[in-house]
Amino acid sequence: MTAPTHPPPPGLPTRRAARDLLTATLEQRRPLEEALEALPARLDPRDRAAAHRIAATVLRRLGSLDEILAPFLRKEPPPPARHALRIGAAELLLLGTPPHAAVATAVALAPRAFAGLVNAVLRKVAAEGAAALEGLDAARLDTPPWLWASWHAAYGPAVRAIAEAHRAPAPLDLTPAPGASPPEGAEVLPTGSWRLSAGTRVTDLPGFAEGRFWVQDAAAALPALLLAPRPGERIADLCAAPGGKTAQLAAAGAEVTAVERDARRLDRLRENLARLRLRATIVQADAAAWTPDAPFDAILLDAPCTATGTIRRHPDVAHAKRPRDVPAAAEAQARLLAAAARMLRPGGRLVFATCSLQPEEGEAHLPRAAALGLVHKPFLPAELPGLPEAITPAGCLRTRPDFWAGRGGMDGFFAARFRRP
Ligand SMILES: C[S@@+](CC[C@H](N)C(=O)[O-])C[C@H]1O[C@@H](n2cnc3c(N)ncnc32)[C@H](O)[C@@H]1O
Repeated sequence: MTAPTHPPPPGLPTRRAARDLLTATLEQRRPLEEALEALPARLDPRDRAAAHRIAATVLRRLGSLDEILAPFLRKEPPPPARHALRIGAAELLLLGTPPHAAVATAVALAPRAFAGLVNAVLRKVAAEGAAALEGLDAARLDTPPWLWASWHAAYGPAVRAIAEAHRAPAPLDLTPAPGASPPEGAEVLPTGSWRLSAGTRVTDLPGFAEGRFWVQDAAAALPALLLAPRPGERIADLCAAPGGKTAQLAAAGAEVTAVERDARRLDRLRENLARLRLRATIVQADAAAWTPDAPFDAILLDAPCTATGTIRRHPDVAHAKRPRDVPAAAEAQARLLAAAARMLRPGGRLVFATCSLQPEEGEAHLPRAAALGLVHKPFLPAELPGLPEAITPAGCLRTRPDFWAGRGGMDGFFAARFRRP
């Protein structure tokens, strides 16, 4: 006699997609954004959004979820069963899914040999309920130990506030085109960005198709703001895609040359500029090896980095990066900084920026810039309305996810300004 077959519980495609996102990010160390693009095209947009929400919640609270599951597991289950348990626990404790649905879908998701285990463990987790989360040191559990140690060394006790800021999804921040008015419900931030609540769909906002704004974290908008582009200036935007900073420079009236190595990301930059009706000269090249026809008045170098300042928006980053990635990124940044210094006219200015919280990718570049003959021109707190805490005593920009905590935080960014004598 064959066992009776049950129809799959509703919502299984969403959980399968969430599991695929966890497999891609945690086992293959692929970026979550890339894994989302690789999900089957037939997946309903609502299922895709729900899978993203589930996977992002698991990635944000991975340490806490594993801590709660630990007492019920005598040995490590294989990854597909582990992911089913994490998804089930996240739904039970953090996402408000009714217990029977959370358990049934996680059981259906698990490899058959582990269905009984997943069922038994999640029933126990469901019985304990959200109380299971109480008393856990979530900030610490949900932060990989090497990142905690590095932020503690750099920022002292603020490491806890940084880690806590990573727990909630980030709001939607927009940079307005000149003269545009904010959509209903947007908060206008002191630095000029507009802020809408997390989960707002940018394409649904009036003015999107007309190019009245673009998506850009409030902190990511600061390096171009601090470069203070002027109409008619020749400015290079090195490492430019997807083009948030190119758009800021072009909207200010500068003659922008956007240099980017990655062809696919350049397509996104072109699409963004077309929607915004902005123009830039686009060059596909390795900025560390490229030579311009003539030197520039100003350069914005938004260098590739470990992106540990963007964990609120990209919770996969916390798990994808390794300590050895930091010196590798810093070395690539040093090469780009040296190339940028050669492209600058005498008297020209350069803003170097990274979206990393690691000082090796920020403050540590100051002596290198000096060795290249660049003169550090400190930022003044008055240049940054409403955010004086982001200017360090040395005159660098250093934003952190716990800044503007009551308003929804911001990405961690570093920037420094130099002048070529
Ligand atoms: C932090 S992102 C830039 C974000 C962009 N400035 C913006 O505001 O939208 C870094 C970019 O640098 C590009 N990149 C990395 N190494 C590069 C190189 N050697 N030359 C040119 N582009 C590079 C990456 O492909 C990526 O698009």
